[in-house]
Amino acid sequence: MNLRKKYDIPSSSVITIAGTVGIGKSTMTNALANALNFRTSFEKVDTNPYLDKFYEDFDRWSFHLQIYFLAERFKEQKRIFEYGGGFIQDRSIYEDTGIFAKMHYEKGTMNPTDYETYTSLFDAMVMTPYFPHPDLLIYLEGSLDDILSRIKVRGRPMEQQTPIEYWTEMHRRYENWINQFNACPVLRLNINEYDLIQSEESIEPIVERISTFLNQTKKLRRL
Ligand SMILES: Nc1ncnc2c1ncn2[C@@H]1O[C@H](COP(=O)(O)OP(=O)(O)O)[C@@H](O)[C@H]1O
Ligand SMILES: Nc1ncnc2c1ncn2[C@H]1C[C@H](O)[C@@H](COP(=O)(O)O)O1
Repeated sequence: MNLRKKYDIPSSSVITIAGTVGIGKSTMTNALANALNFRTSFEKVDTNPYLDKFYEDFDRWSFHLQIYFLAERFKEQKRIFEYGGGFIQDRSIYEDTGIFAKMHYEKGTMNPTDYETYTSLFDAMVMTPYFPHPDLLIYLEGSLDDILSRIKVRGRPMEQQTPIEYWTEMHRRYENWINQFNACPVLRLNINEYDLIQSEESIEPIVERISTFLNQTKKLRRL
C-alpha cells in the first residue's frame, strides 16, 4: 500500500537518512522508498574507485575519497532537484564534512592543507542559500555493540580489517555531531524500536512519525 497518501506526506519531500556505518541506513532507505513510492539516492560503495585503497592507507587516499564523495553527492543533489523531490537519500552530505573529513583531519590522516581545500570547497558548494536542504533528516542511533555486530554480519572485507577503535571514534563523533546539527529538521530513531528485516510492517509506525513530525515543523515555520 502507498502510505504516502494515507499519512499525507508531500510527494516533493526529500528525506535523508543519517547515521554511522552499518547502522541500517540502506535498509531504511529501501523500506521507506517502497512505502512512500519515492525514488532512492544511494552512495556508491562497490563502484567507488577509492574506497578500498582508502581503507588500506588513510593518509594517502583520504583527500581523494572526500572529493569523490562530495562530487557524487552533489550530482545526486542535482538529480533530486531536477525530479522535484520525492526522494529518500542514503546518507547526508553533511556527514562527509561533519564526521569523516573532520575526523581524519583531527586524527592526522588528512593533512591541514587538504582539509582546508576540502572544507572551503564544501562550504562554497553546500553551505549557501542556493543549496536545497532536505525536508527531514532521520538520524538512526544505536549502541556500539549492535553496530559492530551489523558491520561484522554484512562482511564488507575492507571494514572487517579496520580496527574497532575507528568505529568507536566514529560512534562517539556521531553523537556529538547530531546534538549540534541544525541545517534541517531532525527525527531520531533508535534501531531497537523497529525491525525491518523481521517485519516489513514495522515501517508504518515510522511513516506515521514522519508525517506528524513534518506537519509539526510546517506549522512551526508558519508561526
Ligand atoms: N533493523 C535491522 N535489524 C537487524 N539487522 C539490520 C537491520 N537493519 C539493517 N540490518 C543489517 O545491518 C547491516 C547494515 O545495514 P545497512 O542498511 O547496510 O547499513 P548502512 O547503510 O547504515 O551502512 C546489514 O547486514 C543489514 O542487513
Ligand atoms: N565521506 C566519507 N569518508 C570516508 N568514508 C566514507 C565516507 N562516506 C562513506 N564512507 C564509507 C564508510 C563505509 O565503509 C562506506 C559506506 O558507508 P555506509 O555507512 O555503510 O553506507 O563508505
